[in-house]
Amino acid sequence: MTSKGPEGEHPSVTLFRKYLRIRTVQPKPDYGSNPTLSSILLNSHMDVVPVFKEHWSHDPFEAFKDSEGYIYARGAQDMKCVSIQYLEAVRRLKGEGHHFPRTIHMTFVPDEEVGGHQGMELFVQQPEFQALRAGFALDEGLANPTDAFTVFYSERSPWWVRVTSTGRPGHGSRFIEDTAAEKLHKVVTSILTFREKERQRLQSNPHLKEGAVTSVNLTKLEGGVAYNVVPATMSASFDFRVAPDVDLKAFEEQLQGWCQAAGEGVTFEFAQKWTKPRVTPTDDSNPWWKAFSRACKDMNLTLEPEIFPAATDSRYLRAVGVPALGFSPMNRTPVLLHDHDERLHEAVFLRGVDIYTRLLSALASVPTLPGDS
Ligand code: MET
Ligand SMILES: [Zn+2]
Ligand SMILES: [Zn+2]
Repeated sequence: MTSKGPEGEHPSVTLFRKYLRIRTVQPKPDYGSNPTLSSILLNSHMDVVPVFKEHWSHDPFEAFKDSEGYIYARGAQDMKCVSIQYLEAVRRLKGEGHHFPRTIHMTFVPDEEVGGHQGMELFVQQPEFQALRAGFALDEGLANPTDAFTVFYSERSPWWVRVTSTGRPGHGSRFIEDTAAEKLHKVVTSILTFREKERQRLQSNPHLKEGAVTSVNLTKLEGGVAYNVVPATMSASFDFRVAPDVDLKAFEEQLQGWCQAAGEGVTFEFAQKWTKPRVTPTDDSNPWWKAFSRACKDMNLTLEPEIFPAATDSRYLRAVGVPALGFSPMNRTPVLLHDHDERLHEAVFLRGVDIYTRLLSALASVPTLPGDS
């Protein structure tokens, strides 16, 4: 026996009745959708970052829910919550029989956490991506500890730089001239001085948010073989996050300058180098922003537009001309992505489903735009 619907109705009958409610009446039939319009793309990545299990209160892959309703798991914020919220919002809209002019697509991509090179970077170049005809995309954002929700309209460019210094080797007891370590020390000092300048600039201006200045951290030091052997080569690795308003050519020249000033034999190479920062407009000239922000206003949500301090797959979408907003509907929630005890309260998660339901209705109903063929 086939299962019955909530009122004991056969599901085939429920579907039949839903179909009957679509007003496909001539001479102006409403077929419910317009596939010639560009679509809405809901993106999320499936991968998560590693854990230090010993620092977790609960197994990070058990999705333990405590008595207060907090769900502990790697990916609870970044970003498995969003993937399921998209699915649940779409399921709800379909269940309620809604039809929108624009198609909604969902992508679940791999490898975001290692740069997206085998994920979104590759996908946006494929004919399958073109076939989606995405006009606008939503992707991940960050939690906000206050009552407000943060929305990201741009992001900093990741530049992962390894500086290699070569110099004269020799016995560890001697005052050897021109060592790799001395020169590397100079570069490290130049870069950390720059870091401090940017840190002060952020700290002294309450209007500046983290994403608006350039950050850098020294993340790796390599080289050396023994206490008493001066090595011929040493390296330092840096994670730069370059603000979107920085002149990238001038910035690279600055890097070059710091290396040159340290002496002969100091070079640098990139492990990641993003050079196409883009900004999605957050004013009413952008119909997607207009729809997004109005829907939030209707729900009484306070939005805080910011530049994403790290990197997401949005950068690949924006770079191929798809405006994108980074939004993970988590307010009153500490930012715990990549942290120990990453967690999300179930009520915040469920409210996120409500929020997406309203947002998707608004976005998929944006009327025909000049770019729509
Ligand atoms: C530069 S690859 C991006 C990986 C990760 N999302 C980060 O921002 O660190
Ligand atoms: Zn993420
Ligand atoms: Zn992440």
